[in-house]
Amino acid sequence: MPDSVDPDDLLTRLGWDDRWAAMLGPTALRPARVTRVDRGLYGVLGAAGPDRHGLGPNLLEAAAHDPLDGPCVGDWVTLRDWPDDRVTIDAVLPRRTVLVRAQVGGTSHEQALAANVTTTAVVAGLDQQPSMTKLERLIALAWESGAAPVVLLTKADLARDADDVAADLMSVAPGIEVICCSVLDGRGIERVRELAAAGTVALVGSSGAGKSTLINELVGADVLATRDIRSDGRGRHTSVRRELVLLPSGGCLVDTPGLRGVGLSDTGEGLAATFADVEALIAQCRFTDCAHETEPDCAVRAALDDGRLDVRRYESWQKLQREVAWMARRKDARLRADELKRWKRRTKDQRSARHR
Ligand SMILES: Nc1nc2c(ncn2[C@@H]2O[C@H](COP(=O)(O)OP(=O)(O)OP(=O)(O)O)[C@@H](O)[C@H]2O)c(=O)[nH]1
Ligand SMILES: [Zn+2]
Repeated sequence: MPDSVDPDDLLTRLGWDDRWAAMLGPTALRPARVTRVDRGLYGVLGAAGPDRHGLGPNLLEAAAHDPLDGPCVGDWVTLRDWPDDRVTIDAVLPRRTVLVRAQVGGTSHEQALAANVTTTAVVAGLDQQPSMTKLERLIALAWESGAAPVVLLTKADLARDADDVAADLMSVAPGIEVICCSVLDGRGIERVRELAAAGTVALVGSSGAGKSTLINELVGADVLATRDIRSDGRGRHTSVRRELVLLPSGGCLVDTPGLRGVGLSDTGEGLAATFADVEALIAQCRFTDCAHETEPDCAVRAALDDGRLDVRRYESWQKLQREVAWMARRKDARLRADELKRWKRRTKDQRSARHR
């Protein structure tokens, strides 16, 4: 760290506040924020500057049991200094918000993409017609995180009708701020800067949406310069992708991997928030188990018929709804399998105890 940087000030700039301090309480452990996750090693930034550490024994065990319990980018963690000068990550402070994606394919385990995010920005490029259905899925993911969602329409300089697209989006994404931005003509950039200054903004969106370009624009030279200070020279010239970066103008930005297939969680909460209009209609159907097909007094069919509800939007809701239901069933199956494994292990232990 350059001499000019006050360590406490650095923690504050990273988002450390009285609530975090109260949660930590009096302790010899040092707080730091996770900036990067790299195969068992975690980049952290704390009062002592940037460093990389592994997990302590307790956390290692917890993370092996459930990956969600291991640190992710944006987490506040505590660092333990051992007598032999080793430093390990001791614990993850309870997350205020967390952006989770269900693993697509394979197991039904979930993956934490970013924690303690204040705003989740769903990013799509205006170099092509944005897919509303894809955006709805990402907005649902954003709602689930607990952080306020916004939509960032990048490359606005390439679309003559940028404001029309934004207006369309606002009509299907009730209550969500839509920001048109461009690194070429500069529009919208200040608004993103403002959102970041209020905490931590996570960018989610598919590959090529313009996330790294936007980050580079906002990061400027200052932060890149602080990355060069490491005595061993590592971290120099590495890209800032998939990392939490401090903005010179205040606050943090988190890049997430290009999300091609994002699974929603099985709670359906994000979905309900994204499709509040559909949910409101469903509540008006005469039957609580209405399938919205041929039932009498179906509010959904009525709205589809008179155009109050867009067919595409309804179909998008149906598709995501089925997916969430499937996730829930799959998770149930996994929990049952886990339970069975534990039970078998227990009976085996009991049996070998009896034979001793
Ligand atoms: N015209 C224009 N092009 C842009 C703008 N922002 C980004 N681009 C271009 O869009 C392309 C993709 O941008 P990236 O920033 O690499 O996209 P990304 O979302 O980080 O993609 P991944 O790294 O694959 O996740 C690049 O060729 C950028 O130059 C913009 O505001 N205007
Ligand atoms: Zn109905």
